[in-house]
Amino acid sequence: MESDQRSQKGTNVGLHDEIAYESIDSHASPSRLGSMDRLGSSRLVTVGLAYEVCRDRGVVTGIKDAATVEDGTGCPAQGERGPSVDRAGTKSGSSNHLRLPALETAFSTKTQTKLRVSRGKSYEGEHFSLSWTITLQVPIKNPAVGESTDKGLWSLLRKGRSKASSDPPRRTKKTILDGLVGRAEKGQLMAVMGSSGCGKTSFLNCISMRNQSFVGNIFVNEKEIDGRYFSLAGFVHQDDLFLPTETVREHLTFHALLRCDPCVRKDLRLKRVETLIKTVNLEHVSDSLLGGPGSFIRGLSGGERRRVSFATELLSDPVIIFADEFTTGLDASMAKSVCLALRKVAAGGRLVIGTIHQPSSDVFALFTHVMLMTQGRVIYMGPRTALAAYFERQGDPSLLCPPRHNPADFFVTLVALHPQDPVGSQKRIDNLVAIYQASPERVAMSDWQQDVAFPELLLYHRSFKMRHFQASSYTQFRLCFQRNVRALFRDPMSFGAALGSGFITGIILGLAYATAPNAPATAEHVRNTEGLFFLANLQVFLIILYATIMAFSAETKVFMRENQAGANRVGAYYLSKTFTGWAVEIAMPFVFALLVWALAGLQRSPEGFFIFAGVMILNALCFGSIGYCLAAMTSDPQIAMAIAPVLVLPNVVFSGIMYDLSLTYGFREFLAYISILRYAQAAMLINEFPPSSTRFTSEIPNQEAVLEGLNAFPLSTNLWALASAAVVFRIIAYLILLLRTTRERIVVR
Ligand SMILES: Nc1ncnc2c1ncn2[C@@H]1O[C@H](COP(=O)(O)OP(=O)(O)OP(=O)(O)O)[C@@H](O)[C@H]1O
Repeated sequence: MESDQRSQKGTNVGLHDEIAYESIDSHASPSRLGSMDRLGSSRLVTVGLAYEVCRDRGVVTGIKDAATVEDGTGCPAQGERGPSVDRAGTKSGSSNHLRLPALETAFSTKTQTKLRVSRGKSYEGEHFSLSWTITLQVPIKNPAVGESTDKGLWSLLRKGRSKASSDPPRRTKKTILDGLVGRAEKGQLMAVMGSSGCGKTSFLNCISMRNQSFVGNIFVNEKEIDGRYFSLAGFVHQDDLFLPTETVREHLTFHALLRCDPCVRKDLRLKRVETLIKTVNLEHVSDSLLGGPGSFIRGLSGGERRRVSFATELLSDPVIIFADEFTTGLDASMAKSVCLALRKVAAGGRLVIGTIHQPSSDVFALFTHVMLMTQGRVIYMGPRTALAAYFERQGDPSLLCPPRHNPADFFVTLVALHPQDPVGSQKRIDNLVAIYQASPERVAMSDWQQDVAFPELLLYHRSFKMRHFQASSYTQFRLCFQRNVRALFRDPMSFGAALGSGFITGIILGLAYATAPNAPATAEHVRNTEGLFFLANLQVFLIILYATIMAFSAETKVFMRENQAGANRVGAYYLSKTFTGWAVEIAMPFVFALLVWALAGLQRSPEGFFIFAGVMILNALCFGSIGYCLAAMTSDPQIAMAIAPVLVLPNVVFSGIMYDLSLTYGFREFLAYISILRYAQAAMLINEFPPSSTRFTSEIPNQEAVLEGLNAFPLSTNLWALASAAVVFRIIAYLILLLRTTRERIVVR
């Protein structure tokens, strides 16, 4: 009994705290763990390892396997990477976890061992709080200067004068969040409410450290946070971005294998996926494709997609969950079911903070706490049940929510600025803000500040690394590759459409230029062959360019989100994408080349065919790479498609068919050198009419006559040029993606 009480007694341990357990019973070997269950035990979730420390009369006696520790939801508890246990008593680095075999050794020694446990998370029975002070200002154009109607010379003269005079600066600062101070604890489901534009999303971005440009700080258990904060927190975005070709189970498994702590065994991660599917009520769609907007797959409903988003974040077992507009786009019953799931999650020992537009009264009743905002300031923060009483206390009848009225609607409307009465409503807002600032609720919110270790850090400029990649690059590559292969078979737009298009256009082009094989090289035949090659190259180039843009653009957004969440690195993802992309970039031009070669009566020799098909494939690889560049740059297929003609045109003009390349000089010569179609065209003609060909006639006596106006290089040079362009553009696309992930690491809205 006594030991049971000891086991339930929580200890207040912060993010950085280390507990030094000394005097470990040196005889407590893992073989005796069974009997230790009867002794008092307290749960510890350490950095990278979850295990129980068993105590007998306050003395640590042993450690139990991570695999047996459950966090109360039937799932194994998991921790973040970071400093861990060290036999010598010193803190070890993130890559140096002391794993169970090492612990066993430590416990089997006869000498006394000093054990330090650095804790990444607090759990059941333990105290956990999140506190913040946030002021956010963003630079904007000074309205006084921006609204100037000065035009032309006068404007220029004024600009020149303003440098030397005391004119207002052209840029000023707009306060988005004005000195927000607050505190939330585990077990709470907090709704951040307020009218549109009051700063809800900005607040969530700051408190989750996705926007690090605010002045102030975030504290966990009154200690300033560090980079490990990102492992404690999950962020559910307003829009649900998934690969449409994955099933719910496949998607969650993918994230479980990439984002969970590597110390947690694979079977436990898979078990966690199954538990979460049940927790968020997705059993009935667990094997359905996710689909989504813009995809031909209908997929899941909006509410189900929301719940998949929550489950994805819950996989890594975060202590805090931030959810932006988590009921937007859902009907009342869906919104309620999502909130019920969140309430369950919060009750399981987590803190959930979510922004929400006017919720229904049913949904509102599910929140434990409310933060009411307006114009970047707080009007009320505290328990939901005390909200009405708080306004009642002010003694103003206009602040009382009428009976049978949705309180969420009432209070959000109360604190909004009304365009029909801007002065009156602004006065009421200012008054309510002042009342809250002086209220005991506000004072209680800032009590914790006295305990803060480094108050001077309120102006601290932080720069945390957001991503923590848990899985190795190889695992990331393997899982991405498997996912891409599944997408190839399930998404006819990426593979089937390109292949089908190549098949049909190959037949059309082949029949249009059909002649007897190995026809004599008359002027007419050579002209037709030039036209055929030009159109064949153009056709392959357009099919592959557009197929790549369509397939890769949409996926880039999903990848960026996954990269931010720490699922996969740019290199692993991009390499897997390149490998699977080859299926289209090789199969399509090969089928196309085979049909054209067979129907159009080109040179009948195995070597002739393979070089012809090889050039087609290299051409496809080049334009596939260019497609990757455009998609990586924009992430929007429409913008990428709009930019594509800029690349198409010079290639077409300087292919050697539209313009005599022997006459180019200067800038035109440069464009001719970088025209990919030019090299493909020359390579095909050289292959079709080799110097030793017996097909030359008096009109076209030799290869030089065929290549006239092309300013052609030898065959091998053309092939090398094509291969090099494919590699260079592929590397450029990689660098663009790398740059974007680095720049978008910190989201500033
Ligand atoms: N980077 C920025 N530059 C300029 N203004 C900004 C920036 N970020 C936010 N704002 C402004 O700050 C205000 C609050 O924006 P925010 O998106 O946080 O509001 P919100 O309450 O989430 O609105 P909604 O409910 O409509 O999504 C808005 O007026 C917005 O235009």
